[in-house]
Amino acid sequence: MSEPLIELTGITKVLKGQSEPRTILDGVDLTVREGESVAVVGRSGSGKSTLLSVVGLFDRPDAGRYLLAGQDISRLRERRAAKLRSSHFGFVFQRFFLLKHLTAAQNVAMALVNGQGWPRRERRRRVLAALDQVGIAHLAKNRPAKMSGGEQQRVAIARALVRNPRVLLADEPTGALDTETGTLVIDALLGATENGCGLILVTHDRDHAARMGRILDLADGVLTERVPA
Ligand SMILES: Nc1ncnc2c1ncn2[C@@H]1O[C@H](COP(=O)(O)OP(=O)(O)OP(=O)(O)O)[C@@H](O)[C@H]1O
Repeated sequence: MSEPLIELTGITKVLKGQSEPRTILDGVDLTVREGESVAVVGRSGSGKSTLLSVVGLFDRPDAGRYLLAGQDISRLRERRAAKLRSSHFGFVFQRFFLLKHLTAAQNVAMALVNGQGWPRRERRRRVLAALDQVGIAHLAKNRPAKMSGGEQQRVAIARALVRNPRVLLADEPTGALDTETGTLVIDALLGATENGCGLILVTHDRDHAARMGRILDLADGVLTERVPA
């Protein structure tokens, strides 16, 4: 069996605002292996984005154990978390967050700016390979305004893939797209798993969830695996 990339055990997250503390994640267990795709579904406000934030090291759990590629990272300083975030994770959101004045290739190259130290030619090769992987290498020189929503989201996926992440975290990546375009975006995300990348997809779309290897339901802070029909 392939190696576990993410192993969460008993992850708990409590929101302490002005009112009563609220438990958003209540002892969540989750394992995602290399090349595995997992859908997380649940009603609005059930904590799906919070779970992705914890997995992607934007947020810390209040309790529980987190192993990343076998390494215990339950307690981390922010500097180390930031390093692991950029070396291990790719993020895709509902909004594409592309820079309007840059071409598709330049937007993807932005993800390589921070200290990778590769020669220009190598950066170019990687950017084009990432665009090719999501089927839009021919749009490398186009600016976002000239692209459809689905094409723009695929640029965002290429930007997430260009650093060869171990895990892709996608939060409602098809939320702003029609069904047909959304399908192409899911194709692109699933394509990444063929190279061993793990994928966690938060979605409200049943058809997209059904294409993942497993479906997990988040309700009242508890994550349960849906048994295939
Ligand atoms: N920083 C915060 N401060 C206060 N409440 C928050 C904060 N972040 C999240 N919440 C609350 O925690 C709960 C879980 O939010 P989260 O965004 O994780 O849910 P979700 O399942 O992703 O929802 P949606 O499907 O609508 O995106 C919600 O009730 C939300 O209002």
